[in-house]
Amino acid sequence: MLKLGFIRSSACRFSPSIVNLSPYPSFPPKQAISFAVRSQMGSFTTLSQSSSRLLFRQLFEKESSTYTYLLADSSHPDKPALLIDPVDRTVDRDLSLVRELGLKLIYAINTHVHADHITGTGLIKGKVPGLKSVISKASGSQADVFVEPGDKISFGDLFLEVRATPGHTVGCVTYVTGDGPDQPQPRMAFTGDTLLIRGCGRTDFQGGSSEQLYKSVHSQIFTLPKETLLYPAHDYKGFTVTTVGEEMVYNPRLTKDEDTFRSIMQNLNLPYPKMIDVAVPANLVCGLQDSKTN
Ligand SMILES: N[C@@H](CCC(=O)N[C@@H](CSS)C(=O)NCC(=O)O)C(=O)O
Repeated sequence: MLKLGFIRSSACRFSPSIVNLSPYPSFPPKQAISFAVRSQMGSFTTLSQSSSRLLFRQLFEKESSTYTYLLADSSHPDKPALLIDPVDRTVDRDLSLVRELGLKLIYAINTHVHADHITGTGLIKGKVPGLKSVISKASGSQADVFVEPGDKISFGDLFLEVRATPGHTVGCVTYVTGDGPDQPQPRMAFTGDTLLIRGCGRTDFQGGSSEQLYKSVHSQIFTLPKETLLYPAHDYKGFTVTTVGEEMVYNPRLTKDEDTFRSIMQNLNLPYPKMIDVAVPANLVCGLQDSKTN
């Protein structure tokens, strides 16, 4: 299904066609195990992933209420793994879990340049030889690999698709698990700060735009199957996961028409994140402001 590919250097531009970023050869496909997801009026099923090969962990950093996600292909002999949105404070916890589970961490990926905490990507690169940092080209940040909409990030026989979802920042992307017979069902989307559970990212700094965010969610997230599991980069109320179907009905901002949405976003009156002046410059260089090894 996937073309064999190669790791491109940070100077390279990705073609918009299928790109396999995996350093591993293809593995014979297994039969997919899919579960029926029943959804009745007002009732939404949030099954955990049902792929026999996906190992998935949702990890929490409590100071910034950030979720980091660990995904691995547990059926591949090397158990290749990636982390989405690691935080500097919890790098040791995350790497010790990776070791305990016998995984080979190959990518540290960010959904965007965070404003409220420092990414763990740079620290992880210093501790895991060969690991590549990944972020969108549109983010303007440094990394080993720059992705663009439509690119695929492979780990073993699993992959994530890149969808551009600007609005919270210009470079925000959502990573969506693959659409294929051996990929997790239901699909899973890692929305960063674009879509939060019953909310969305603010749009009042870093090139944010409520018009863009509204369009991103409606064209790139709400068009996914309704049972798609949505995993945000933050939650401030104790929620962990939602679905497309649930947010299309209950999201108090994104269910409104665009004018009402714009007005809601203009009147959020949120204080700036406490760490913004430190976090943004650091995250533009992979979280390592004083190092050339980012
Ligand atoms: N109080 C926190 C920052 C809270 C905040 O602004 N969260 C952002 C995502 S992190 S930049 C956001 O978009 N929130 C939307 C919302 O409706 O809460 C801090 O000082 O770090």
